Amino acid sequence: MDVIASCALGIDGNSLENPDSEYKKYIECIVDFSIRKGLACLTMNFNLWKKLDIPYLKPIPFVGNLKDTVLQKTNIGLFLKKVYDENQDKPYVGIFCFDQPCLVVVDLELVKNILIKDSHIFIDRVVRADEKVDPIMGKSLGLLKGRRWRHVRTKLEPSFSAGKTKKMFEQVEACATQLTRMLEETTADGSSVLVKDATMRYTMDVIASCALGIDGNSLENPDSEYRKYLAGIMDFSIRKGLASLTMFVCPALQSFFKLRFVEEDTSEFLRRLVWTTVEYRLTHAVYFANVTEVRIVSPGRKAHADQPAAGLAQKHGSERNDFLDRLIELMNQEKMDASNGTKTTMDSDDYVAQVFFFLLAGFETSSTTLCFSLYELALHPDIQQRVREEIARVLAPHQNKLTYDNLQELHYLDMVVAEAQRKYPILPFLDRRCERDYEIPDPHGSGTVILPAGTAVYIPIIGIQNNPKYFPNPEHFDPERFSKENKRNRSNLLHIPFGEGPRKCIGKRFGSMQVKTGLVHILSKYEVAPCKDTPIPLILDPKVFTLATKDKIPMTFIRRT
Ligand code: HEM
Repeated sequence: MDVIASCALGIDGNSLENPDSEYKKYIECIVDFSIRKGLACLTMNFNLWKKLDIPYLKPIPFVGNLKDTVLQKTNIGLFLKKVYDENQDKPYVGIFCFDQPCLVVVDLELVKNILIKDSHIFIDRVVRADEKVDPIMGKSLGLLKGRRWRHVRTKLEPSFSAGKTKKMFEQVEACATQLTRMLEETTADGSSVLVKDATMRYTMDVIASCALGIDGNSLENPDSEYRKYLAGIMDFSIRKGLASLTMFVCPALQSFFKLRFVEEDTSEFLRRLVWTTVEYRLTHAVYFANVTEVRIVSPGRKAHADQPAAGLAQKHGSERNDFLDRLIELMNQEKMDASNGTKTTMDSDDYVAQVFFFLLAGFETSSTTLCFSLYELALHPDIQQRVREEIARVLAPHQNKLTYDNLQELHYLDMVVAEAQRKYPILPFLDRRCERDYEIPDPHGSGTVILPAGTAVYIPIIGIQNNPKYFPNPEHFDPERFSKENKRNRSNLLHIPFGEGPRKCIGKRFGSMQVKTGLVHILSKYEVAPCKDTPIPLILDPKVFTLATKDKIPMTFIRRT
């Protein structure tokens, strides 16, 4: 105490000589964490909604309103749906995620303002990972903030254009062919298929091929190293469940408890995977007509010498056109900017982080969408048959060959996938943080209130898409809801499984392509049906922040002749 008094304040604290000094009394009082003081600290923000006269759920210390979510009795998406369902008479409702005040939006006009009209004020997500604790997650596009996000998004956007997506179709189709080959082997002795497992292996291989140009080999070899690490990312232990919950609702706790979403061995594996592939491409240099040199420094590895590539590129003259090509272009451009004196922001982990996020966002979302679609088709054989007839009709003039262009003509299939995504939005809520004070309509309709800068807002997609006011009998699976006419007669914001506004899913086109390609291949060869072990209804996993089932969903696949 005396050292601090002397060095911080230049005073003689005098506590050694006089145990009753005034200084000692006050310092002891500050550090005396009585239960009362601890509670006051944890509940400090609990009066915000009351002060603003905004309706709110009564919180309890430490967890706020997240008791059931922290105890992993429900997941955050289903909790937000409950709040949304129970507050239909209000435009929004305040909740507390731990001690943080957050707003759950109910009114559709406000949803539109947040996601589109005033998106410049709500450009950041709440979700955040401490870059020191979890660099690969923290630096990924999905979690980047402000200017850093805009910089990376602008550079990566062209990789997801219709033209670039079309160029990747062949790779996706090759994986779909491999998927049906794997199904053939599994079902040869009459065994049922674990659908969640099969669709995951398919989308993992697609994304390995299209993000990194490698053969993930998880369809043929379920024990491949690639599959082990990637499956591990979405394998939710209790600790991982807590890491993802705090990442979404209270990032400060994640830093404090050093909770990581991507474990260190997985981070190392990803670094090795990315840099070995980049190195291979540069030393073989078949791909980059416009890349002249790249210097890569991966943590834990020695720096590679700058490698001239242009000459060889001319020699071979081909491009692979996958996401890694775009990242290498970005690296090169950053390097040129740096040599021109422009400040650059990306380090080696920034590139690994983007690949990681494509893998994460690309395989889990698409495999689960494919899995839920197959599940509903199995329960609705009439709808399944109609999809199959459409596939046969559209493919017939093309020697039964699926192409990127005729995939776009499968309108009924599109309606089926849209309905599966309505009922089961894989990311059940959107999160945004307001950058500055923001005026919203008063909850009682009499004026406006100011939402303080930094407040988190949640848009419960799953609540909106399962609201009987917008989709009567929401539990019922009915693709007709997505007929042209029905779509014309309602707001686009009632169906947002890929999000909306400038921060919407960058991989929407690619994700839809891989889901539909998988479905066409499966349904052309198999009739899918529930078996005795198929869970009806599905039980959702409370530990996972996405919408995922606890079971692997066994189903029967009957080979069509
Ligand atoms: C059926 C498949 C998919 C679904 C349902 C889906 C859904 C979503 C949703 C809901 C968001 C948040 C949007 C928002 O906040 O408004 C998102 C963001 C994102 N998705 Fe997807 N996604 C899918 C496939 C993919 C694929 C295949 C990729 C990449 C290869 C991808 C990459 C991303 C990225 C990078 C973001 C963050 C964008 C940003 O913050 O700028 N997604 N996705």
